[in-house]
Amino acid sequence: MIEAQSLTKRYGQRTAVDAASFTVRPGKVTGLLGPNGAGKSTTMRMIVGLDRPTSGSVRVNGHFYAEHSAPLHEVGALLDAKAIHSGRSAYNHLLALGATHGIGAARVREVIDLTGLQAVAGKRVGGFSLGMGQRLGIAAALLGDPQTLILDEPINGLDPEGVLWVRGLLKHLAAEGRTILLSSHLMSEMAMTADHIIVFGRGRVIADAPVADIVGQGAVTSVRVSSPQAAELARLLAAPDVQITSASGSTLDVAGVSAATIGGVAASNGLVLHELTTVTGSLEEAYLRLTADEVEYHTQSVTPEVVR
Ligand SMILES: Nc1ncnc2c1ncn2[C@@H]1O[C@H](COP(=O)(O)OP(=O)(O)OP(=O)(O)O)[C@@H](O)[C@H]1O
Repeated sequence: MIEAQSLTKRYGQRTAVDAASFTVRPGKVTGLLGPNGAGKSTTMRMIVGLDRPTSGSVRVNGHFYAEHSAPLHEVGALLDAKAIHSGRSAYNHLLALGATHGIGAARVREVIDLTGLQAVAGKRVGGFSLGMGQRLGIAAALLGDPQTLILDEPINGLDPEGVLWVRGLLKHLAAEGRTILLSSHLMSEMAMTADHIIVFGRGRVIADAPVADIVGQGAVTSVRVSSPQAAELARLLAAPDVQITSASGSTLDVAGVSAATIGGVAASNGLVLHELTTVTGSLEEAYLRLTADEVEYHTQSVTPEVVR
């Protein structure tokens, strides 16, 4: 369990984290989302004692990080996989890390097997690819068999098999009753992995809810219909509370009426349908709506003039 109360971090004039209060509960995968610079990494660093809060507090398993006598057994963290530039082998790196906590070779071999690093365990860490570095960072986080795991962008640089593996691993660890907090900018992956989402915007918590609630909030459900007689179908469906936009000549996006009703109208008028799909909102759409006013670094839209 991670409990933050009015957690605040200022760097000079800059407020990176602004009175954030939230609880990350055991038995679930909780995703931390937010635009660049929203304060996610700073929050994670404060959780594991790498940064001191300017005010407020954060406890892990009921205690401040510094109060834990054997922190590797309490909380495992992957904060910056690229930070390891060691001449040591992966095996020796993990062994050295474990030595501070009396963790021996048997557990090191276990986490090497678990993270699929067997083939490269004897190789110099400095020469690792981004994906291998991520796996090693996850191995290090798991070394103390901790109750709580904090992973900043754990799938960054992983190949599809690696992404699938991380997803399965995190779900498995949560099912064992552990507390899992991860950040990622990949919304589709977050939607598949996380049970609960906390969204940061400019250092503040702007949403804290189950994934389904976040996706459901204000999500527009529409129906995509494709028909060679789309124009005629559009005329038949027209009503004050029905919005129809045409994606192409034969495709309609219809809001305000169910797929079943549209299918019924088409059938009773002898119209041919090639597609009839209910389109529900995605986490990405919900996230973009939530953070629309919170994004500090706006991108310029790419128009042909800009490209040229
Ligand atoms: N050591 C530091 N000194 C000064 N400012 C900092 C420091 N660390 C972070 N910041 C600032 O605090 C704010 C929050 O940064 P943070 O890295 O926590 O955001 P983030 O949500 O993790 O962003 P990203 O998605 O880009 O990783 C940013 O404006 C950043 O510039």
